[in-house]
Amino acid sequence: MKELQHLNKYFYKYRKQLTIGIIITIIARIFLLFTPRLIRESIDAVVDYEEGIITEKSVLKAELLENILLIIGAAIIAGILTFLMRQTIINVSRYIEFDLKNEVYQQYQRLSLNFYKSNRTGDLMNRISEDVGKTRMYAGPAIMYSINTLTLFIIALVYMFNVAPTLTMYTIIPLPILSVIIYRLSRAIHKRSTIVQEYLSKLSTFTQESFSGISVIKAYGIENPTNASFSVLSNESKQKQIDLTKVQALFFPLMLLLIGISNLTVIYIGGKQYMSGEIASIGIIAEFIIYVNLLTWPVATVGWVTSIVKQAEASQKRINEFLSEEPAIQNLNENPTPVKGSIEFKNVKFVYDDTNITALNNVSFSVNQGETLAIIGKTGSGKSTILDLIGRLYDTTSGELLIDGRPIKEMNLVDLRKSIGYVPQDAFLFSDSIKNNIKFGKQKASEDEVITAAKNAAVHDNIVDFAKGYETILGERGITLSGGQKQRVSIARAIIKQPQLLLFDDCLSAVDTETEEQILNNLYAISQNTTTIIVSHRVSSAKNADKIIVLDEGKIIQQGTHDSLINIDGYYKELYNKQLSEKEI
Ligand SMILES: Nc1ncnc2c1ncn2[C@@H]1O[C@H](COP(=O)(O)OP(=O)(O)OP(=O)(O)O)[C@@H](O)[C@H]1O
Repeated sequence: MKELQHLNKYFYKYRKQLTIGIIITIIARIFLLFTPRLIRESIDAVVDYEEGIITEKSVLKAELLENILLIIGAAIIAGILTFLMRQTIINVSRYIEFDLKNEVYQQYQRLSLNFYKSNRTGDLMNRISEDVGKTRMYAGPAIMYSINTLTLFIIALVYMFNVAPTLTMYTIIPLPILSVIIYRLSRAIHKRSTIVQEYLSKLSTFTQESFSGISVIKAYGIENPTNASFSVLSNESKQKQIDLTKVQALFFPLMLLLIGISNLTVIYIGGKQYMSGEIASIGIIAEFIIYVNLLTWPVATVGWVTSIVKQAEASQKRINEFLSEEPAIQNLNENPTPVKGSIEFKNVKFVYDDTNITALNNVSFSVNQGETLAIIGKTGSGKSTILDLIGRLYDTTSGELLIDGRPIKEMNLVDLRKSIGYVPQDAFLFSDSIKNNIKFGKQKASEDEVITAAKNAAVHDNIVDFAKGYETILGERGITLSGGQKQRVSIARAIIKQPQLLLFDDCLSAVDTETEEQILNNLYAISQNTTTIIVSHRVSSAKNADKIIVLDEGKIIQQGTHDSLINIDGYYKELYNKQLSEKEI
């Protein structure tokens, strides 16, 4: 139960609704328990009439009518109160579920990239959906059924002991056995349904992957083998479902068996006691049969509730693990530190924790505010890592990274990120309109600003060619942009922000050199005061930069301007000559 204590703050938050819910539950049970007594009184009245104790038929009729009306009244009130009980307690569990989901989601947003790399997306999704769902079962149904059972049991036992103590003892003996059996059954059901869930997620991962890779499947003509793999998986899944249904099917017959045994006990023992005069009337037997039926379900829920609480605890433990995680990158300065735009790397070394790869080694360079730096190098040479360090997605392993002459860790993290317009290597666009995708960089941007940004990114003409223009929806529900179009929308998103630092991670690779030139010229015009870093494999992207650095295996092997570098033997000159000759071809 220790893990579930995390939810206490929410119980406290909703204490008013919970208290009302508990009071309603207790009153509802009191009304429900009027019925057995009224039935006993009605049967006894009939017996009294038969035996001549009541002589007038009209008296019997009046008493029966009164009891019937009372039973109907009690049932209606108990029904209304039960409805209100669910409306309060179950609603509270939904509020708690909502709060907990938000708490987990906000924590996910706080956590750094490292966290996402060391945890699988499926796991993140599961904790926010399935685990929170299981925890809700504790916050709502488990609490509601526990209060229900407890009140029903206490009130019924008081009534029953008052009427026939020995018969009560015999009646309640099978109930704990029932509870244990249901607990075991619930555990078995849980085990099997976990396996079923695993198979369902395997199936959905498989189908999702085959839909995403449908063009590869078709191009290679491997529809049949894919179908066969799907069949195998879905067959296994079906078998697991059947296994689950088998134990689930045991639930109700078992309940009926135990209710039957309890009923027989009441009739047998009650009958004997009536004959020996231990109980006053035959109506008591009827009353007890109703008690047994009323008590069986709540007692069965004790087993069920125990298993719910156990599952909720396991789920909450998994949720707490993530909630207690501290972001690797912390904002160490709450005071504003507006960024002007100069960057300096001093002997920077960076090693990726998970792979132990030294991505940067002894890297030193500087860029002044408003300058453009181009980074050239083979794949895996550490270019993207430099951009990640500037955005403080990671902290350097050693050496110093200064922004405006100040260690990056001393900059306010929010101000730093606000000052950056980043275009990643793989342009990521949301399933939303093109306009909103561009406005993502500046939520309050006007229509004109969006258009200007798109023009500067040389994508405006493509956008207006779509029937719905800027309102065109992208992604699964909409159209698919070409690689180059995606990159340019992504560039528009970065420049609309008018950031102090523009970081382009090889984001012109899918556009032709002419468009590249156009974008770079536009950039030059609009970003006079913006420090720009362009990572690229192409000399054409780098040639106009104020400074160029060439990386190889995490080290700077060349540094200078285009004009100086093409005159020195080395990687840059080779690349230049190679790309020049490709152009001529
Ligand atoms: N998230 C990561 N976790 C672990 N290792 C990484 C990670 N990202 C990159 N690396 C490793 O660090 C090295 C530098 O990678 P980086 O992405 O900075 O290179 P790059 O020059 O940008 O390459 P490319 O031109 O292919 O994008 C590579 O060896 C890569 O395998």
